[in-house]
Amino acid sequence: MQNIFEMAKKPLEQASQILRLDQNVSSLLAHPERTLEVHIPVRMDDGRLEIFTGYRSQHNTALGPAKGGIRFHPGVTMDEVKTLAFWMTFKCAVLNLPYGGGKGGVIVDTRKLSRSELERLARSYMQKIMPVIGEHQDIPAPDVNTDSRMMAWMMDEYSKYQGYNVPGVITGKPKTVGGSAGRGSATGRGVMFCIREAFKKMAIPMKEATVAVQGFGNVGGFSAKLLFDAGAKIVAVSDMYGAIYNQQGLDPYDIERHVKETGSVAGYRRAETMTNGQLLELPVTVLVPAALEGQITSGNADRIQARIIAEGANGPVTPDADSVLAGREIMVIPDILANAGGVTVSYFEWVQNLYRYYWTEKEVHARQEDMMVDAFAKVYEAAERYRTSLRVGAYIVALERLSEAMRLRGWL
Ligand SMILES: NC(=O)C1=CN([C@@H]2O[C@H](COP(=O)(O)OP(=O)(O)OC[C@H]3O[C@@H](n4cnc5c(N)ncnc54)[C@H](O)[C@@H]3O)[C@@H](O)[C@H]2O)C=CC1
Ligand SMILES: O=C(O)CCC(=O)C(=O)O
Repeated sequence: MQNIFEMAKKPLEQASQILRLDQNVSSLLAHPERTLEVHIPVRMDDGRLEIFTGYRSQHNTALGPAKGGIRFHPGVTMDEVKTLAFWMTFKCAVLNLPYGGGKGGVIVDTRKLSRSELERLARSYMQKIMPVIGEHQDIPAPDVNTDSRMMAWMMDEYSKYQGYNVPGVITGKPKTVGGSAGRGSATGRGVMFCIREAFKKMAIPMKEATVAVQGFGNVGGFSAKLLFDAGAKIVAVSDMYGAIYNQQGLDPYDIERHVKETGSVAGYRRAETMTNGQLLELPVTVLVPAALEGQITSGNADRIQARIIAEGANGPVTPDADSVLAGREIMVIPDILANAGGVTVSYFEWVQNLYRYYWTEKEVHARQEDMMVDAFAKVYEAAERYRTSLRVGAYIVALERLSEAMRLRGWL
């Protein structure tokens, strides 16, 4: 199988060719500026010392400080973190945010750690990456298996070393310690806005739409709830333990209660059971893959029956699958647009932290909606103008900004 970072560069190459950009642009963007590997000693509850491995990658900072989440997962690799940082560069540029791309990760199965072991790991990871982090240098945020509580620990650890409170060093914090209203639901809300805009283009009424969501964490859970609130019928959801399906429709709020009690969507009584693979192939209006990379590949792309795929996750559709889906006229709303709501509200959080002046939830939602509707329109227009996919359209929008910034700064 092709290396994930090599695969991720494909739309960059396609967009560069369409724009006839100087080869130096894609050469510069083909490598991260910096990738740090750290080894993190953590004292476990039984007295043992365990050494965890982690990374922080800063892909490109032409438009501003690096920005991107931190993932805690057993499958984390340096290549994965570099790829996730690469996607952040383009995502921030599509939304016209004053940021570059960054991402972090730690190889760990968080289910095997106690609460205090997890806290010690989060704090020690922050200590190790501290030399390259800062509110004007690189600003982390949550990603898979990291949450607002862990952002608070890491902000506290960083602030302790500076000797004063630095809320703007990390986003996705709880509100009491400088988090923004609306950050928790922001990524799912952005997924919903993009689907709504796509429906307008395709004349699909929200009330007639059926939706399947893979992954019921932060992104999948809020995507399902907000699409349900907007009137769509959620027919299937899943998590790492399995998928549930009901043709008559599911109530994601009731499923959330079940997940809080049992730890999984599996076993929910008002639904049939299916596999994650079957969920991806359901005949629905919209499929929202909101778990991990590489879910829709050349192995199953010809069996996908959704009219639209909205990439809640980063990289759920491989480039090979993209070609198959394009041939079958299935619209793919690319990750760097569809899931950009999270970093957009992270940007709002950072601005509020720097000013120490906080906005209402209503203001956050309205500003997020404006920025995402505008980004969707620009990407759609670029895709139409160059007769290409929304993914390549999004890379075109991003590359126009990135190449201009790199040229003006004298990097090219
Ligand atoms: N949290 C955020 O604000 C953002 C997250 N993303 C991306 O969205 C995706 C999900 O992230 P979060 O929701 O934050 O993570 P999370 O940790 O809150 O939830 C992940 C969900 O995916 C499920 N899952 C894991 N492996 C699975 C598998 N093999 N099959 C089916 N389900 C599986 C988990 O059980 C869980 O329900 C990731 O690709 C992440 O990079 C993108 C933008 C922002
Ligand atoms: O909120 C952020 O800063 C970054 C979120 C993130 O990691 C992502 O968009 O993939």
